[in-house]
Amino acid sequence: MAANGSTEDLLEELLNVELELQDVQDEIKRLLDKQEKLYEKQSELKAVIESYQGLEQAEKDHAAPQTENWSGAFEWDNEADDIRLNIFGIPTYRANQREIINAIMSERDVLVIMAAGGGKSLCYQLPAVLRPGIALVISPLLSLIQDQVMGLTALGIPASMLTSTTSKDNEKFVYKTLEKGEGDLKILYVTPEKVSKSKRFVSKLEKCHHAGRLSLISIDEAHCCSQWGHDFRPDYKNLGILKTQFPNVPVIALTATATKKVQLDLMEMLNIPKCIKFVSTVNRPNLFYMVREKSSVGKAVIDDIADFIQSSYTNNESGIVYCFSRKECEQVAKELRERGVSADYYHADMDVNAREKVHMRWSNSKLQVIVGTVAFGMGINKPDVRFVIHHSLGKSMETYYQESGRAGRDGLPSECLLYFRPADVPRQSSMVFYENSGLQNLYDMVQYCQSKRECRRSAFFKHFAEPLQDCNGMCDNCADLCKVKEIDASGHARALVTLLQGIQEMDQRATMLQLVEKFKVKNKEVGFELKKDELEHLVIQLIIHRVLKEEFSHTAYATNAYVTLGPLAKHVLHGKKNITLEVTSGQRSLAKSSKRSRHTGLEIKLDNLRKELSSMHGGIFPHSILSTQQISMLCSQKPESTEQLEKIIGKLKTQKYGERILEVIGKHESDDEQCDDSADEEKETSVNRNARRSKYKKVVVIDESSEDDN
Ligand SMILES: Nc1ncnc2c1ncn2[C@@H]1O[C@H](COP(=O)(O)OP(=O)(O)OP(=O)(O)O)[C@@H](O)[C@H]1O
Ligand SMILES: [Mg+2]
Repeated sequence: MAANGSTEDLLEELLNVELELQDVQDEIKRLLDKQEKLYEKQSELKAVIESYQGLEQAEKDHAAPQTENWSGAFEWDNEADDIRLNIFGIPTYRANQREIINAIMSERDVLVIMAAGGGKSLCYQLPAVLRPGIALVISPLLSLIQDQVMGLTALGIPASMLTSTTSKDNEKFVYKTLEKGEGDLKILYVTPEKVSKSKRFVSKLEKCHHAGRLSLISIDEAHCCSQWGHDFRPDYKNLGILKTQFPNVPVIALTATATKKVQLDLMEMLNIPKCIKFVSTVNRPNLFYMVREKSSVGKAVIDDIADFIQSSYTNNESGIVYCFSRKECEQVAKELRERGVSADYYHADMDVNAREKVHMRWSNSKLQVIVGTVAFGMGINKPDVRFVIHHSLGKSMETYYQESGRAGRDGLPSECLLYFRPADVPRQSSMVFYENSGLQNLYDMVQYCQSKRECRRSAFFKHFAEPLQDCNGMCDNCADLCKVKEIDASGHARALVTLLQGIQEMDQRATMLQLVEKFKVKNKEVGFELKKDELEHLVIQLIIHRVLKEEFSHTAYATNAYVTLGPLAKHVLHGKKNITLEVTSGQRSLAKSSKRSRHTGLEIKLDNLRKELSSMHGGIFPHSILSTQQISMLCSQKPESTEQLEKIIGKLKTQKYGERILEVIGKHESDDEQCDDSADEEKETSVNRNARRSKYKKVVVIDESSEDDN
């Protein structure tokens, strides 16, 4: 070969070959990474296609009945309309309600997927009143059952329950009614355990059915049947026997969220393969979603939350604050109280009675804010929750959708605010990393929080695989509340990766915060201009994009999360991957975020009236007397006679409370001649403003019912 060439030439050639080999190896590594990703995607797609094919097949098998026109005319239309308005006090149907009622009335099995607060209860309660006999409702929680029975009783609909709290007398009455049909009962609520564990109950139910008196079976919160859902309850698994035992009784299964996989699972488990499916959008157009930068100073976060509540919700409107831990709940509740907010905590470590008491005070609007952990969950039935604040991010988009969705179930404008800081990510990740897809679910949530441009709503549509819909400016990013610029952070990312590489080569480890600290010290001379919190955001961004990754190690007391190099670190080092970071410049404009309108004087008077009537009528919730939506209709239409009032709230409520309502409206109108509404409103807001100022002097507020808690 090059016998005459110098050794130097040969060495140079060797070096070139080695460099080229290195490049080839990098390329192979890159292609292998790509191959791995494509395999992953391939198997994901196959799984989705399989589930779609299964569903299509199931739909094809029963294609004919699906084509029926459920919004057409039916013989029960007039009677149904009469019950809707005059008993339930509901002026018009919401999307899909009428169609669902018609399908049930036509004795079909029905599966209903409708967002929280969409109005699922009416879909089975109205046919239960309309059809002869008794409707059986399965519901997972005692508190939900109690709320529903109380609400129905207030409407004069004979409803009962069989639970651990039912008295012997009451139980006797129910059993006798089931068996002999003597008592007055239209709707019976039970927990799933009753069906799977009480032979006595099932035998009475059989007798009721045998006599042709079982009108329908409703399975509420039906996602509890499926192990793929988020609240699996083993006793729900046995509910399929209901369809086997009572094949001709229509079954209606209802839930707020169910993926295609869960839907299929439900149909199979409940034995309703031929059911008519009604799927409504997951969109909650009345909810305003926003994310705020969370200060690293704990007290500043509470100041911000207290200010948010006190500047927007001056009339004691209800809200929830979700916290990460039990200790944090107690602390946040205490600090909110010190700032003049009527707040108390709720978590799983409390004694059941204490927890129930807090829930009751809040449901009756005697307590404004519940500060809870995720334990404050499915049993919340309060329709007029005006704001849900997350003090820290949750573990997935699914749980955030559920929790934030407890706001605005009455359809009126409400706000969902989440406080995010990167340091909260390792707290969550060290809890969820062992769960199936736990980290990926968390990172989807983190992506939602980090994004300063993408519509918050579209993140939900993508998550639930639904076509995008217009947000109508109902999230901070669409409302363009703060100026955002995108900066090229590839240089910073490269330096971070190099630093971490050095740390790992020395067999050391770093948490996210340690890495950021080291980076700041090391790069001071270089003059990198990113602030500490921006660097933290960058580390999180790199984790989401797999340039870095989290690793976990256990001590006797905790699980620690460390940051290490991820599969795509080399791409950043070799300049093959650009990293951008969204940073805010300029202050967030708060004025624009105030979507809520101030209450008028009449609204406040009617709100006070419903509270007064609720305490007079022994424990009925104020919202069962008049919903917030009914109050705003009364304020805009200002009825003067019983006939006019009946058109808004129906005959039953008019009969019960009409006189007082007309009196309040009449008095307000005559007062108004001297002092118009807007002046009234101004007076109200200035009173609130003064109250707020004094609250900032850290007055400790004792809320209405704290006395009886002692
Ligand atoms: N057509 C309607 N018009 C006005 N209000 C309605 C209508 N239908 C239901 N509502 C009210 O909406 C609120 C929520 O209804 P409901 O409790 O049935 O919701 P849901 O779909 O069961 O929600 P969740 O999934 O949270 O249980 C209730 O206050 C109810 O009275
Ligand atoms: Mg419900």
